[in-house]
Amino acid sequence: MQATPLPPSDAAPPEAASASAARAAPAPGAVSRLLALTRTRPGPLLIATLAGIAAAILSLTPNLVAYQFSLALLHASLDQDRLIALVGWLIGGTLAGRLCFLASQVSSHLMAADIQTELRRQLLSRLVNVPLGFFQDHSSQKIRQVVIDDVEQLEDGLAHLIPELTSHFIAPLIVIAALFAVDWRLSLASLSSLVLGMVACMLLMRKRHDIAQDFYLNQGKLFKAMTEILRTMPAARLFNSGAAMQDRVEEANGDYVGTAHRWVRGALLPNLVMQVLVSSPLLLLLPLGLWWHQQGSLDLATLCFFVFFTPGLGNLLTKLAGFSNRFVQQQQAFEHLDMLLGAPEQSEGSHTSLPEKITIRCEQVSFSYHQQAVLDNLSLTLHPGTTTALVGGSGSGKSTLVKLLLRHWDVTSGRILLGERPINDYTREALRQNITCIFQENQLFDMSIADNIRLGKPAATEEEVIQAARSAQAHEFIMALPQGYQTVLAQGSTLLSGGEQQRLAIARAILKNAPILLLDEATSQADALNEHRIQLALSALAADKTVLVIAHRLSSIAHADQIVVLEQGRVVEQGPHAALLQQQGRYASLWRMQHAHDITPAQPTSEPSSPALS
Ligand SMILES: Nc1ncnc2c1ncn2[C@@H]1O[C@H](COP(=O)(O)OP(=O)(O)OP(=O)(O)O)[C@@H](O)[C@H]1O
Repeated sequence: MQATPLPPSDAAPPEAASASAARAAPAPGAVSRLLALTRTRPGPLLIATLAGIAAAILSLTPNLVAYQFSLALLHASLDQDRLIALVGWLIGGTLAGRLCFLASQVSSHLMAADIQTELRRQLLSRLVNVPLGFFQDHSSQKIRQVVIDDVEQLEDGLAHLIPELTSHFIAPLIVIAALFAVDWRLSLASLSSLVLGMVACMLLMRKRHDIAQDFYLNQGKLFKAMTEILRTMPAARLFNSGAAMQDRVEEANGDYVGTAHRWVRGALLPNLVMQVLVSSPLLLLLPLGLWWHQQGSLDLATLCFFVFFTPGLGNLLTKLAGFSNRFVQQQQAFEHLDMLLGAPEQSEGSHTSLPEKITIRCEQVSFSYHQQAVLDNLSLTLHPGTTTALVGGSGSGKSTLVKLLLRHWDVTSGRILLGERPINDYTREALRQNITCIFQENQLFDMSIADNIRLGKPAATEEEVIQAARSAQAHEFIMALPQGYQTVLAQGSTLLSGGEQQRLAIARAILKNAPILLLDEATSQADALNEHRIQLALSALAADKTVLVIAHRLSSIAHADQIVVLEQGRVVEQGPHAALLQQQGRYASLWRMQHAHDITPAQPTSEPSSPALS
């Protein structure tokens, strides 16, 4: 007989899944949501449930055969034919039960796989339409956990819990009805201990819901601490803080083991009650039955019927007790799915073509990350064929402006115009085709170097790829690799230095040749010699384009057509280098600070003239 459930022994659930365990709603939420998912596939669910009910009833075959056997003994009619018939019933009933169980499982698993596939499709289509900034708020690990682990978690609910819950609920009802049809007094006697046991067990298990949540919460913390120690291992060793990290894991481990022990201890009493009352329904039934038999109001055959069937009924009922904990996990999985499915989608315009030469106008643009204001009433015009440099302290909002131009987010107020139209009027594809952005961080994919560059222009010939790589000063180091342009850049590979990775991204941008060029610290990792050469390549690329450059090193942007100084999301100064120096304001003091140690008087670098790069 199945006892009350103990903590699962499997691996830790997703970090996010467990972290919010404390907020998990009671199981009925999960039941109705699982049922809602199955609504699109009523056929397989019906087959799974009916076959499950049949399997549950047929699981009582041994009880029935034992009853018939005892009757034959009682009436001294156990001849060879009867014995063979009983064995036949036993084998046939058991086989039929297993077949029904298999049919139920096959149907429910096929249904679950279909629903999971559909759900993943929905999640991916949602991910395609959320603003790109969503991926900054939610780590790829967290998103992966939802799309893979949480959807996988629902398999238990769809393929097992829903059909089994129904069959383990309906089958006992049918058996109870049969018992009452035979003798209501014995039925009450059998059921009273079962009902008493179930109620006592439920009362004792009330607090176990909290323990289960604590268990998953601590399991999540342990998982998080382990992930963190693995992620930060190199830095932790460098700063000799490995021991502190280990202490944190030890602490999380202690909490986890503590709750696991608490769970096991808490399960002891309900188990005991279950064993005594639910598993021993004969305690009341037998004395009462024998007494009624002696009184002459009950025949022995009926008593035998109850003696053999009541334990089977207890078996069916106690299986239900094991479901509550699994529904808690289902509820958690749904909460995480809601995080993705409830993410607002970004609207998309219908215009597919941008003008050849694009003026970008930011009109009174304000933007907040959640509640934190980052850009404040910013107005700015970027003309085609010119370079605008954004400078300012860390956190002043430079990268945020670039991200608004890429529609990672939409402005909170004001508007951004590309040509005469608001940026939101264009399709995402049109924006992708017309804007190239090079960030500071690695933007390479798990494919060959040639294919990485070719992302800029999928139809590019081999010569064009090589030419772009030459312009980006990448050809030499590519050729030095054993497989040259066919070298595959595995994810997380340390094959290329930061500067080399940036040069590949620049080669891709050169190949793409889009009319808008956004450079966010694009050459920050290049060495002096390569930076100079790349600047020359980008200068050629920038001709006739609308260019926005973010730079920390002012000497590299001093030749920009206009320099915009941002402070706390506001434009505080704007103009060409010389004019800004003359103003003796914020830019001039930044310039002086950066050139305080120069021997020669501060001068902008002599080349290139455009664009100015970081
Ligand atoms: N995804 C985000 N969610 C919440 N706040 C953010 C997010 N990205 C940036 N911020 C905050 O917005 C402000 C502006 O950030 P932004 O990256 O635009 O500054 P920046 O001028 O480019 O800085 P840096 O020169 O250091 O790169 C900062 O306070 C930053 O913490």
